[in-house]
Amino acid sequence: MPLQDLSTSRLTIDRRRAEFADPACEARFLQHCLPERNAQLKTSLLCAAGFYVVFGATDIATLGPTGIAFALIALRVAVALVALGGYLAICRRPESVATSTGASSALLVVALAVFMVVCWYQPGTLPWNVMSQALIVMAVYVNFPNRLGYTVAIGAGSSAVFGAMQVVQGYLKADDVLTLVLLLILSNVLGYLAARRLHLSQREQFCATMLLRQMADRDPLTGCHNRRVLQQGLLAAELARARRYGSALSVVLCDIDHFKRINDTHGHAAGDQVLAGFAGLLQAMTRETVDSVVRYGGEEFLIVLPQTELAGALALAERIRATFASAECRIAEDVDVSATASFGVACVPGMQAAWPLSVDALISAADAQLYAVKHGGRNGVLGTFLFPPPEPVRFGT
Ligand SMILES: Nc1nc2c(ncn2[C@@H]2O[C@H](COP(=O)(O)OP(=O)(O)OP(=O)(O)O)[C@@H](O)[C@H]2O)c(=O)[nH]1
Repeated sequence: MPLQDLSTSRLTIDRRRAEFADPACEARFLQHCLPERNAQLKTSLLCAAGFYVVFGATDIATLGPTGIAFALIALRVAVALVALGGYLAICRRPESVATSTGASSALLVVALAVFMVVCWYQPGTLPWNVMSQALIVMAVYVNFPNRLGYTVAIGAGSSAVFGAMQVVQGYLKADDVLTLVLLLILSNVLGYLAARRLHLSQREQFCATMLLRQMADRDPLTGCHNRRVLQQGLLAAELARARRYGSALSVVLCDIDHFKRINDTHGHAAGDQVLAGFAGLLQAMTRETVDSVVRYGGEEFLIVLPQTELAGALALAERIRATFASAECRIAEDVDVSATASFGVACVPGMQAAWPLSVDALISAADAQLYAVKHGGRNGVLGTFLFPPPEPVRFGT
């Protein structure tokens, strides 16, 4: 879903999960903040790799140069390799949310499993282990971007395993067990609150950005793109795409007939309702994520139809014309207004890179057709090719 098509009305945050309620919005949000999230994750992965290996020195210091100490160091190196593998995967697929989430989750699961093994073989350093577990839990919540649900599962799950391990090893007195449990709960609660706040504020910021973008790009009355979007290159981009792939491109310029009369007879507010109704029809009858409807002027709209031949664009314009002409717009109780509209279509069939075509030329051609319809009595559709299809190349005589 392109960012400009993300309606702000769909951006409801489920505060319990700290995610957007609509999965499509959540997916778009994650894609939007992936570069920032990957930058943070890459730093965290490198730190994790470095610290895990460096802390191998404590294994030697505690256990001496024994087989177990070297086995623990080997496990630490394995964690570093998983972290570096995740780092490389993110560098290779920087656009993949799944890769980012996978790298984060894989490292945390492996690192915490190895940490449990290290703690198991070094029960004498319990206070340090508890402190390390609390720090790791904070890092899980704050430094490794992930879904809040996964983070809670990893943080709370590892704390439960760590606590159970200490009880099984039997080095703790009853009051120490209580302190340990409370410390683990505290680190998880603090981490959870920080992570939840971060998740929510990132999404709130995304909503504000989308709202600003919508206000800048959309016409408030009809919800269509405004002229600014056109000037920023919406049609120019479609022309470039058509040129690159040699595909057809059509535009339809349409205008409500005698709209001034509606305003004069029923008032400006009623005119607004007819305008919004017409725009709604244009948006409903075109392809949601492919075509674009632009409010080009007061009661004039431009429809951009990528990969559409003239016959298809004419058929669409005729369908819209007939539907609008037969529809009635309710402007007040028991007051319906009907209107018609005129359509001018211009098409560039299977575009050739050499054709010197501009946005202005395409719109002018559609405008000329619209002008012809208006002068021919209105409520009609006319279209033209901007360039005739090239002559087939003949070989031999
Ligand atoms: N209600 C309302 N009216 C608007 C809006 N924008 C432009 N108009 C009015 O639309 C009318 C357009 O009138 P004209 O350009 O004469 O066109 P027309 O009456 O539709 O006549 P033809 O296009 O020749 O069929 C003007 O009266 C504008 O004031 C708007 O946002 N809301």
